[in-house]
Amino acid sequence: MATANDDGVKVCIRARPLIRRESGCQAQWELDTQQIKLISNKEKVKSYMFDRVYGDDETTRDVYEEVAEPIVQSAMQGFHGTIFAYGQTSSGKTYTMLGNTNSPGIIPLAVQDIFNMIQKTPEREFLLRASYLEIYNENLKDLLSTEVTTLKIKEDEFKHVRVYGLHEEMVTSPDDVMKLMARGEKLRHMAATNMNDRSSRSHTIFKMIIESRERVDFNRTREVSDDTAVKVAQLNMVDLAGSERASQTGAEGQRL
Ligand SMILES: Nc1ncnc2c1ncn2[C@@H]1O[C@H](COP(=O)(O)OP(=O)(O)OP(=O)(O)O)[C@@H](O)[C@H]1O
Repeated sequence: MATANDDGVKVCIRARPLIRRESGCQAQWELDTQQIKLISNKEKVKSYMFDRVYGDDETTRDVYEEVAEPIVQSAMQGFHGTIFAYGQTSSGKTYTMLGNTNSPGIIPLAVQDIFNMIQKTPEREFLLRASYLEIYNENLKDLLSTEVTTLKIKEDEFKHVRVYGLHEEMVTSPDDVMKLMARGEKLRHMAATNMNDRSSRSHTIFKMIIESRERVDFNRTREVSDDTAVKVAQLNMVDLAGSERASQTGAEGQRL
């Protein structure tokens, strides 16, 4: 997983337990909190360093609290942030980002946290919007719209990459957001001829746009400060296609 924060980009590795079809396999690595040692013929041949290495006994919540929460907190302060999962098919990207009923992923944990933080910040009023985009076979699809149009992606005059025509919906509770995501997932699956295949060959970007300003009537005695300005940040939460399949998404050149 790679995340952007004040210090730049953080790269963390998450190891998952072996799954059923891997039973009988022996782990070919040793994990330390910041290091992976690849073992070959019982000799330690190569080691790689990362900002953090999560073992298979660590939970998504552990990953969230250490890696994602600071990014969510800074998005609440008006700084853009991106959290994305990268790895080959079946490495655990969707498990980590979306999760399941037993183990909520980083996206639902972030959403819950955003609303908790709003409750603890009565002096500011917030406006939240969400969008859900899929990139598959060279096409950008709006997962919150039933229209079949393909969206256009372009750089604007400030060199920001923009997806034109992407639907943004206002959300006012964690439940609202989860319903939106479920709607998007349904649309994604409806479009799939082979659901698993598509899910491992498409990228999805779930974006929360967090806008806030100081409440004018909250503390009239305070001097007007910079905090009265509107703060807007985008929080991108990305579940990439299996890394070995990137070529099959049809994305090339700039789009890739
Ligand atoms: N940390 C974990 N603990 C337990 N099970 C896990 C963990 N991570 C992944 N799994 C399981 O491993 C399998 C593959 O995970 P997942 O579907 O998230 O992979 P993926 O990287 O999203 O694959 P794809 O690129 O094909 O979409 C799933 O059955 C999932 O439940």
